[in-house]
Amino acid sequence: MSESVVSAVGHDELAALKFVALAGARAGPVKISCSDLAGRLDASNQTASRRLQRLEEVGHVDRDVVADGQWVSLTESGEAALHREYSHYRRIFEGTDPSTVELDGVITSGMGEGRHYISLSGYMEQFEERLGYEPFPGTLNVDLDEESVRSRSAVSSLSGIPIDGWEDEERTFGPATCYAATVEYGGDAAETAHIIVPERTHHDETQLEVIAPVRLRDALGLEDGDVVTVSVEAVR
Ligand SMILES: Cc1cc2nc3c(=O)[nH]c(=O)nc-3n(C[C@H](O)[C@H](O)[C@H](O)COP(=O)(O)O)c2cc1C
Ligand SMILES: Nc1ccn([C@@H]2O[C@H](COP(=O)(O)OP(=O)(O)O)[C@@H](O)[C@H]2O)c(=O)n1
Ligand SMILES: [Mg+2]
Repeated sequence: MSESVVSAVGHDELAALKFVALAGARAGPVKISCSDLAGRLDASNQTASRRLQRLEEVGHVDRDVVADGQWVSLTESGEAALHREYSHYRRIFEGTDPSTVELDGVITSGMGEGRHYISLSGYMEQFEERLGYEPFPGTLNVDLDEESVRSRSAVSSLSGIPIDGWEDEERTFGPATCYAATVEYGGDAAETAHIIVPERTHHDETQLEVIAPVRLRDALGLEDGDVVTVSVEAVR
């Protein structure tokens, strides 16, 4: 998905996307008739149909057109687009702290190396001393959406907690930086967590790694594919 895709859906398409989600398309395909959608959007049937087509083109919905309507389901990117709107309303009504950076992404499984690195005593002792807890052995990997990949650059301007590199008899281990964060999913939040940015990593800037004292998949009921919001804080 390129930047043009994100900006290519305007408010009209987002209104159609919201209608589709309200009809239940987050849980799976729902049957939508263009005349219902048209009525809701105060537009012609043709316009309503074009909006759905556009949403499919940018990958926000999957569609199966049948004789008397179409089955429409929300994709991960469609859910992320609505989630951004939701974050904006939260900022309006709940006054989210502007010194936080909100990042949205999808839970993924990685290479299973996070567990190894987090467990090493050279890191673990620093986590306990500087973060105030012993992290669950592993990193929760979040595949950021396009907009969040861009906003991620703001994280480096927040004040992070340095984790020093170290060495044993065999090799050196690189430094990392931690930033206090909250992980939100489906109305629940894990408030004690940090994103960790290792200097040496296999991941690029599209992957966020989160550590916490608890296994976040259990605490928040997370599975691969779920969309979460990670709010990274300036200081805690
Ligand atoms: C605290 C910490 C330190 C790391 N140090 C190194 C390192 O020294 N060299 C290296 O190749 N990768 C290092 N990594 C990165 C891992 O190799 C890997 O990119 C990633 O963290 C594990 O991701 P996974 O969740 O996909 O298993 C480190 C990761 C963490 C969390
Ligand atoms: N605080 C944490 C850290 C890791 N995890 C999960 O614990 C498992 C082990 O982490 P890992 O970094 O070794 O594995 P992958 O991220 O490579 O899949 C993964 O399933 C992570 O998603 C978690 O749920 N909560
Ligand atoms: Mg991981």
